[in-house]
Amino acid sequence: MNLNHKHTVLNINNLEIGFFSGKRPHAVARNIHFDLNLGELSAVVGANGIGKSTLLRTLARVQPALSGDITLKNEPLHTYTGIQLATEISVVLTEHIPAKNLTVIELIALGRQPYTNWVGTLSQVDKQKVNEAISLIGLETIKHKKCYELSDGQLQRVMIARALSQDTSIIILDEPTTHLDIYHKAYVLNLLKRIARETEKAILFSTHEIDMAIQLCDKILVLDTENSSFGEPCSLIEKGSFQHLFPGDLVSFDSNSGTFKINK
Ligand SMILES: Nc1ncnc2c1ncn2[C@@H]1O[C@H](COP(=O)(O)OP(=O)(O)OP(=O)(O)O)[C@@H](O)[C@H]1O
Repeated sequence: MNLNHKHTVLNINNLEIGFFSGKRPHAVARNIHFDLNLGELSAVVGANGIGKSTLLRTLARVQPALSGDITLKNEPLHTYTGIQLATEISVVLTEHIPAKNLTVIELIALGRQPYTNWVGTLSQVDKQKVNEAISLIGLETIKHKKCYELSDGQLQRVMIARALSQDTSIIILDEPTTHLDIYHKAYVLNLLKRIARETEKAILFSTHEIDMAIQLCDKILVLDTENSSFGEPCSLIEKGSFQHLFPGDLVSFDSNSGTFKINK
């Protein structure tokens, strides 16, 4: 495989994702092709049940691919050890908060686990990475609060800070804006864009906020069972990639405004 683009960290080629029931593979989506580049924010969009979470779990190696190639920094994903992978890809599955009785700073410090010794003692570098994440996300005022005391929006930001402290080149987030009001959705997505730019990371997240993804993301993967498309939002709009995302009886995509409208 030739990764010509100097900033490409993850390359997905002819990927088929799905589940095994017994030994029989059950495909959810196939023919998936895309790249993630450093400094870019990318979104995965698609209808309910199309396979967004399945794709993100496959990229994070939480579940195996059915077929195809996932290449991380020019090496096949499956050749990485667990610890190596944890220093390259961090994953935020917001429905799964590890331990809400931890304080914010303790939860963020969990991101340093791949680097700490077996007793989990934090080095000066570990502490510095935790403090950098706290300041980048603006969590100074709540860093000693218990996680169960936080609002959903604050918790989302803490989980992003934990991923940041893990100091990986790739961050993957499954629906990081669920439960947030429109202001905080925009806040979190802007924050992710700023982190991707300022810390030169490749960030990929799944979302149902397609309008916002179109406005904010560098690239979008429109996931479909057979014919996914990937590219810059404006070129996807030109190609009509959003037109057939949903059945046309209730909503349709307005390519002039880049938004979905309810059919009246
Ligand atoms: N553990 C599992 N075993 C078998 N099939 C599963 C499993 N988890 C999910 N699926 C199926 O895989 C398909 C894709 O599910 P997935 O959760 O990836 O979709 P999604 O696009 O993230 O959906 P949503 O937008 O509703 O969150 C669905 O048909 C779902 O029923």
